Amino acid sequence: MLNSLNAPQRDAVKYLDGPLLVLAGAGSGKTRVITQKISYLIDEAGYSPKEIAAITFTNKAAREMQERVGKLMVGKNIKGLTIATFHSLGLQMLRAEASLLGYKPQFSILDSSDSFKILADILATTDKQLLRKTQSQISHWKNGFVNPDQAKATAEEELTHAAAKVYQLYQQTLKAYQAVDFDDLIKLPVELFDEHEAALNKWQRKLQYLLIDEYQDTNACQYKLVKMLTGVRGQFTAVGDDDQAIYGWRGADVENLRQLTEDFSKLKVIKLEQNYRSTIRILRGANAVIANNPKLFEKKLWSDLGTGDLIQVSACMSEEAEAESVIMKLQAHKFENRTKFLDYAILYRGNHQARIFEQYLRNHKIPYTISGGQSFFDKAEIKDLISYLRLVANEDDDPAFIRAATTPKKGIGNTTLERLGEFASLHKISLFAAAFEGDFQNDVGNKQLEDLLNFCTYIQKIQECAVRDPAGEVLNDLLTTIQYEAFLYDSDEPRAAESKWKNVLDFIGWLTKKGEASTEFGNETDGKNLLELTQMVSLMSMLEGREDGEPDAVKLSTLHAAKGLEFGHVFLIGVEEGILPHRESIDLGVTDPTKIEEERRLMYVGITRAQKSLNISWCKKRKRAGEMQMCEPSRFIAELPKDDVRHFGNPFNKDAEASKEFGKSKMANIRAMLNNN
Ligand SMILES: Nc1ncnc2c1ncn2[C@@H]1O[C@H](COP(=O)(O)OP(=O)(O)OP(=O)(O)O)[C@@H](O)[C@H]1O
Ligand SMILES: [Mg+2]
Repeated sequence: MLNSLNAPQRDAVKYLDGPLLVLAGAGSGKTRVITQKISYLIDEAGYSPKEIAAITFTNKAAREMQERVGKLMVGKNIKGLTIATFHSLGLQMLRAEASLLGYKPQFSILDSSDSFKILADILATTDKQLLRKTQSQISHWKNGFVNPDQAKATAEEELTHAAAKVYQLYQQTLKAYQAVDFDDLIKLPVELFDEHEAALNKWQRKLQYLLIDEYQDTNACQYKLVKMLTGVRGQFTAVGDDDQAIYGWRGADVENLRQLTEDFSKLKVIKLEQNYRSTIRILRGANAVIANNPKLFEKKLWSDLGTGDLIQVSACMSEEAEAESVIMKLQAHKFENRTKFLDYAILYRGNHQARIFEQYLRNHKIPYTISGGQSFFDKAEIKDLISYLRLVANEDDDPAFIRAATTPKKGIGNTTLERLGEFASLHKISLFAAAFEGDFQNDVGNKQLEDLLNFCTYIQKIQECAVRDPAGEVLNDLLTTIQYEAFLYDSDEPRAAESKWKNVLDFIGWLTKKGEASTEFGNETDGKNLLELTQMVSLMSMLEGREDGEPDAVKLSTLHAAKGLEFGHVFLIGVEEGILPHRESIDLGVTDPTKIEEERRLMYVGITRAQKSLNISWCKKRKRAGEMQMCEPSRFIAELPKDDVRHFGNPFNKDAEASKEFGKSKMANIRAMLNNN
């Protein structure tokens, strides 16, 4: 098995004498070391699968690793093996130990839009910019393992101090809701282990060996968790590349790499130097760009996959021209090389850049998948509606209870919910059940109780209707009663509200159509179908975004989401000043050069995704805020080695138009070819 590894990779897999850091550039087989090591630990080193946890950066990476390990260990028992993100590992721990922190095991997890709403309530504002700023400040504190008191104590500016106060209220609200947010999934386990040694010992015994991929992007809180779990034994393997640290803006700190060497005096460092992914030219391009950043660690990277094609850099007249040219090149390349669509990726800095490419891909009937796009079921208005359905189906669903009880507002305030939450967790019952308990009822004001009971009895009423009446009728009645349309128009600009309302109607249309379809099959009443449908919808919303099997489609992805992946042929688009590097980092870069450095690492990540060919493009003109503006090529383009690059539509000489004409005739040829095929 170890034959498929080179010598240092093999050393890394076999090393079990203490903490290990594999520090190496892109495509050098770091992730491969992790998968092979999992199988080595089980097969050769006598670990039981349930004693091992491998931590990846995204759910997708976790799924991919599960697949790879599954293939390596066919026919063997790997039950209990944990391959997860930091967040899902944290969730697992929190579920098991919730009571120690005063939570019930079925606590709810709020997503970013839920916590946005809570903040809007606390701050009593609709100022989105302020809310976003506060949200990211709180997230920053949490990721840095700073609690509200510490935040208050260290805040120097008045604004930060105000945010710290909001942070405190926010935490109290979450606790009252028996809910945690995304950052809590890491922060709370650390707090738990800080306070409860027995729990820590239990998890240390349970997880005997830890493997961590993409270590450069861990934040302070995640690092603390690793340190706690591995304890003095320090049995772990971390792999990472400081040149690919691209989550500084989210609180990740590449200093954690250096910190490892200080915190673990016995840390062994293994470097990998051979790149198995890219051609020599692509690698030279990547190395040349990243050489402009100050070095944290000395690294070398070489490849013997041949010189390969020149890196192509195209200057395009406009976004439309860029999209057209990328798609023409892609089709021609695919035709000539007999490749598949899934061999191609179009990568970009920001999500908004995808839109025009989606249009052109659709026009040309080219299949594509897009990463990180928002799923229909993730939209706030759909989640609102689903929360009612979930509550109707199962009144003990507390997260649904909270969402439905507070959206739209029905006079049920935080204090009431807080009391309800406390009472429910004390008596280990659901929020819904707690509302009907005499002891709780005696404890709240008459008006508050009335509003709460109105809501609960209304839910009971729909529960009855749902068994009796047609699904469509029940839903329409629900929307009217809660005045959802008016709520949308009250809380948003008319255009946004209109499109949200349309989504709601689409959703109901879709649901009731399904409902009718299923009555044809069974003899159930329509009402019963609503409950069935609700379960189906909840399941769908959980499954959405799962990519089962790899369809033959061009991949559209942000650079951030493309981390760790590889593609035969990569188109890096919109490589302009103001996009990559991002405008904000250019502005801040005047005083803080690390901002530009992070953008450069992003460029490095982009280049190193490519195996065989790399096309970089930029636009000379681009519409911004409705106005046409002139653009400059990214400074990173100039950093590419001259000998490895071929420029098209050269911005520095005037025959760009001629090359465009040339492009047109070539396109016509290709179209003819494709049509004949
Ligand atoms: N010893 C090896 N022999 C052949 N192929 C290898 C070897 N090691 C790694 N590879 C292949 O090289 C490619 C890159 O490997 P991998 O994704 O593990 O690199 P990485 O260091 O994790 O990259 P990144 O920094 O982008 O995450 C993969 O296709 C992998 O299968
Ligand atoms: Mg990797």
